[in-house]
Amino acid sequence: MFRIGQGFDVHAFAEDRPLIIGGITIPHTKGLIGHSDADVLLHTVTDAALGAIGKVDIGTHFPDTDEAFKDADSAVLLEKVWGMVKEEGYRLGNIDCTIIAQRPKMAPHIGDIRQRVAELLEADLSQVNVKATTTERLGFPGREEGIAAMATILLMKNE
Ligand SMILES: Nc1ccn([C@@H]2O[C@H](COP(=O)(O)O)[C@@H](O)[C@H]2O)c(=O)n1
Ligand SMILES: C[C@@]1(CO)OP(=O)(O)OP(=O)(O)OC[C@H]1O
Repeated sequence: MFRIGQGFDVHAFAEDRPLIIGGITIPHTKGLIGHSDADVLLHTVTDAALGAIGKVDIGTHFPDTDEAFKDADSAVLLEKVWGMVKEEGYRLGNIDCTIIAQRPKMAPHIGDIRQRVAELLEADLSQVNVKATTTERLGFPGREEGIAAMATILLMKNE
């Protein structure tokens, strides 16, 4: 049995914030703002996993009106959702992620991010792909107002 899910998220840049993407803190002049640590990639992965098991989205499970999730570590939120995935009997088939950012250059960090996503999804590195693209200076990522991320996930279970 297979289930497919997709995720998409955007967070705006703000001064004096760390830039955390895929659980990795990336040196940059500014970071992303959110109710949580604003890890745009882990939110996207979380939404993709929730979509695949038909459980709506991250904001439904972890509302941004709840003080409990203020400055939350997005890795912890993903771990909770991955527990739900496993309760349904699924494991990762594969996931493909795209980070949409004009800057910073993600290439030096892609290996670490991929490793962290694989750990969180209890999967082999070969099941996880992470890539980055600019928007050729067009739109909000191009103006460096924020970063977007997208992911497609395939879950599997033996039946
Ligand atoms: N923030 C980014 C964006 C892109 N890359 C890498 O550069 C390649 C070319 O990007 P284009 O948007 O011009 O197609 C892309 O394939 C990535 O390897 C990056 O490291 N960080
Ligand atoms: C993660 C949560 C909860 O802290 O907050 P944000 O960091 O604002 O992230 P978002 O992707 O807007 O939605 C999910 C939220 O409920």
